Amino acid sequence: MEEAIGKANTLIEAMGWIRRFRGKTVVIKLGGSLLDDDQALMHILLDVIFMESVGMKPVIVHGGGKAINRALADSGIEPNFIRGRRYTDQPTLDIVAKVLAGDLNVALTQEIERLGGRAMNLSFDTTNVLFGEKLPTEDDEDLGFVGHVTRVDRSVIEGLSYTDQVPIIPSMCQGEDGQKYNVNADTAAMAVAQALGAEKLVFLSDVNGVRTDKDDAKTIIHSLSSDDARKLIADGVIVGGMIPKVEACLETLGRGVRKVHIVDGSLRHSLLLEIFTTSGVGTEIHQ
Ligand SMILES: Nc1ncnc2c1ncn2[C@@H]1O[C@H](COP(=O)(O)OP(=O)(O)O)[C@@H](O)[C@H]1O
Ligand SMILES: CC(=O)N[C@@H](CCC(=O)OP(=O)(O)O)C(=O)O
Repeated sequence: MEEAIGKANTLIEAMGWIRRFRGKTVVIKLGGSLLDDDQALMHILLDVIFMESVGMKPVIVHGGGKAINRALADSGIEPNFIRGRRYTDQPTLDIVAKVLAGDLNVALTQEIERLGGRAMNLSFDTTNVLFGEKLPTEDDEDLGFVGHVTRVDRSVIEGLSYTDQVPIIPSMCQGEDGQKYNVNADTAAMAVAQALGAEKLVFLSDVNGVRTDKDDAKTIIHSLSSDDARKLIADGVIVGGMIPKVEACLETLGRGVRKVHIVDGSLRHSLLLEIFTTSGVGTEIHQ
């Protein structure tokens, strides 16, 4: 009986948060090693289904860099990254499209349905919602078919909430001429969050947040101002894959998204804890 009362109390405690976020859009970026961890992924998707069930509007934008690397290796192609972005020639683009817009996009949609939720994959193969162009680069550095998002089809994404479906969007875009481009998944999530005026953008990563010592989880910074985040990049405290993530956070905050979080997706229910508790579990970046 005590246990049942405890559970009821938890539901009542959550009521305030659920009311506050009902009808609000939360964009969730999934990528990195999380997509390789079946257990972690299942719990993240259960959290997403819960969010949808209590009236929030979760939208998933996913990458899949590790799966792309494996598929390239199978074809004998060496991955080549230039300042965090993959050099993408035609054979690489074909593989990226198969892995992101095909395999992973379908697998995520099917897993949500298997877990009892509803989802819709929004890729070139079904309904493309991300439009863009070749990413302009400095120093005449050519990245091949790497693009950035210039337009998001909001109406298709928003329309899915009427049928209780979670939109699943791969990090690729299409030019107005039909050309496909490979897009860094952090920046794709940023573009979607901006276009939808999302209440929150959550980057689920394989670290617990931004740290003052990148190899020590205890040095996590729970709340970080935009100015301090810029300083940490300049001082070399934030490096590697964390740079595009934090830069995407900063750009998003400047354009109407209210809060951005970097959270460890492998921690059970980290997504719900970040949204439904006061202190949260990751790093919150604010203006
Ligand atoms: N200051 C920092 N705090 C936390 N992680 C950092 C920091 N600087 C660099 N990193 C690195 O950034 C990585 C996360 O970026 P990335 O691998 O691109 O994530 P994902 O693939 O999940 O998008 C971490 O695994 C960590 O090694
Ligand atoms: C242009 C570019 O670099 N695109 C990325 C897209 C996938 C991605 O970003 O996936 P993660 O979030 O798992 O790292 C790539 O080809 O790896």
